[in-house]
Amino acid sequence: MKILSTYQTRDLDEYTIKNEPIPSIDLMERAAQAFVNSFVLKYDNTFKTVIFCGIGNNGGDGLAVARKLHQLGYDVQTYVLGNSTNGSIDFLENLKRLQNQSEVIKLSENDEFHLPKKEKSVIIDAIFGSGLNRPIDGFLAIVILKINQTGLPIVSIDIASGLFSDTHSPQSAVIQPTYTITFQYPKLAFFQPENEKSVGSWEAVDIGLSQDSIREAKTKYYYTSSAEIRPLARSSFSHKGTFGHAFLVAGSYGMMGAAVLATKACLRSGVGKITTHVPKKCVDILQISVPEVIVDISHNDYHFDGIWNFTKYDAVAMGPGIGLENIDKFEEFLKKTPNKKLIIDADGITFLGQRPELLKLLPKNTILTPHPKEFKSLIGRGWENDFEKLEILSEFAVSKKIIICLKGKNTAVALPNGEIHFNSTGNSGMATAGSGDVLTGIILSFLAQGYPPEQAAIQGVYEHGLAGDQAAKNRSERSMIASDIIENLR
Ligand SMILES: NC(=O)C1=CN([C@@H]2O[C@H](COP(=O)(O)OP(=O)(O)OC[C@H]3O[C@@H](n4cnc5c(N)ncnc54)[C@H](OP(=O)(O)O)[C@@H]3O)[C@@H](O)[C@H]2O)[C@@H](O)CC1
Ligand SMILES: [K+]
Repeated sequence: MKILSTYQTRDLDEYTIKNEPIPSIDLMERAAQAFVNSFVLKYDNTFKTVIFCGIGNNGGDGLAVARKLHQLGYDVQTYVLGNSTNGSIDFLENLKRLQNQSEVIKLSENDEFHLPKKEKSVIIDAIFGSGLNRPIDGFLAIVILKINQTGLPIVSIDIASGLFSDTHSPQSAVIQPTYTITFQYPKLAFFQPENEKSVGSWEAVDIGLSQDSIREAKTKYYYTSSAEIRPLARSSFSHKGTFGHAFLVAGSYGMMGAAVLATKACLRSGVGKITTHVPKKCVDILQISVPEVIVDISHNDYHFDGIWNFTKYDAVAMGPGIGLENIDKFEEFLKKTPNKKLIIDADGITFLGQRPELLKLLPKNTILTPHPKEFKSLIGRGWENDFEKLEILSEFAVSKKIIICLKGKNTAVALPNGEIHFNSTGNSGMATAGSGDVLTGIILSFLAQGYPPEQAAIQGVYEHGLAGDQAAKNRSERSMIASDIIENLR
């Protein structure tokens, strides 16, 4: 699914109005109805509903929502903030329609207002939407602060008031919603950790913007939904050779869990065979834990000490739990991989951070799976905010011609063509030891089976999160562990 900018959404809006064709007031009606359809599933009409509206089209949406909820028997209290005579055309029309049915309270500077105290109340935020063009200050900032302090659930229409859709939001007044119901597509702001409190949970509702126009819109940002996930077909005439032979370098004395988890995850994701390279004293642990594995035994008793021949494998993963003892052997390893499908994780990434000149040895489309701290060490610098981080991430993937899965909530997969794909699955229970090793195993499996590297990365991240979500359902986010993710791979 594409993530489009405010300007692009405005164009889509205009295109839809002109070509469907549909009058803009009716498009607003459709948007308000889509919002209401979702809202009523969360808060029924036993909730007192207080709606704060600005005087632009986001406020217009709020007024239309107020009318619709009133008609559904909700106890609705509507505030309009600012001088309503300066409102947008569709705002004014919806003001008229609402005033025929229900009271509207106009608030301007220095007016007293009382926020609901009733426990069973919900606030709807329709002060600003995508038209925000500067930080909010003065009277409106005070209102926002007071709304946030009520402790009541808040549902934002389209986007939290005060939050910029496509750029970093400075520290100023921003609504902190429980839930955002956004129109058509998520905004780029929703995927930035710095905005966690200004987004809450979110959902995108279809308001029927032109599909032709959406197809043509160019963007580098995408959101991976189930519709984009297409597993390779498995022929009934297949044998284990059909699904590739993966090679994994993982584990060291005391860190064998990483090798076990990545190996198991690789097998559970459909690979034909896997050979895992481990130090001599670690063989029993691996072979007892995963009888299906073929073991390639290192000369060294305890840690990674170089690999001699891996030409026959379809894809190679390197790094989980290998330790940081032997960077020269890591360099030697990279020199032997010019045409390999390769994924590098964990200690392998730390090596690359220590010796950035080794990055040029990576084959095109190599997949790296850093978490933010590892990514910082890889690029040798930090960032001011999450939007800058995204720019750096995209530029790095383009300049090095590699794929980077920057792990976190909505893991961002950056491709060599500059695109960034945000993941839609996963939960906080996956922030647990070994979870990254499982991801490496899954992506390795997909690479060995012949998925193109971009798809292996995007789909690997997606399936990892999906299995994590199932694990959280079966247990809980708190108690799930990395092995549970593997058990829920399907
Ligand atoms: N696109 C679509 O497909 C559809 C969109 N729809 C809805 O329209 C919403 C966008 O509406 P919108 O463009 O009227 O902007 P909105 O956010 O209401 O702001 C209004 C005005 O406020 C001003 N202003 C800005 N910042 C300010 C500040 N800090 N402090 C004070 N004032 C400030 C600024 O005017 P200015 O002061 O610059 O003249 C701005 O123009 C969108 O989020 C969605 O809900 C749906 O109805 C249908 C389909
Ligand atoms: K809003």
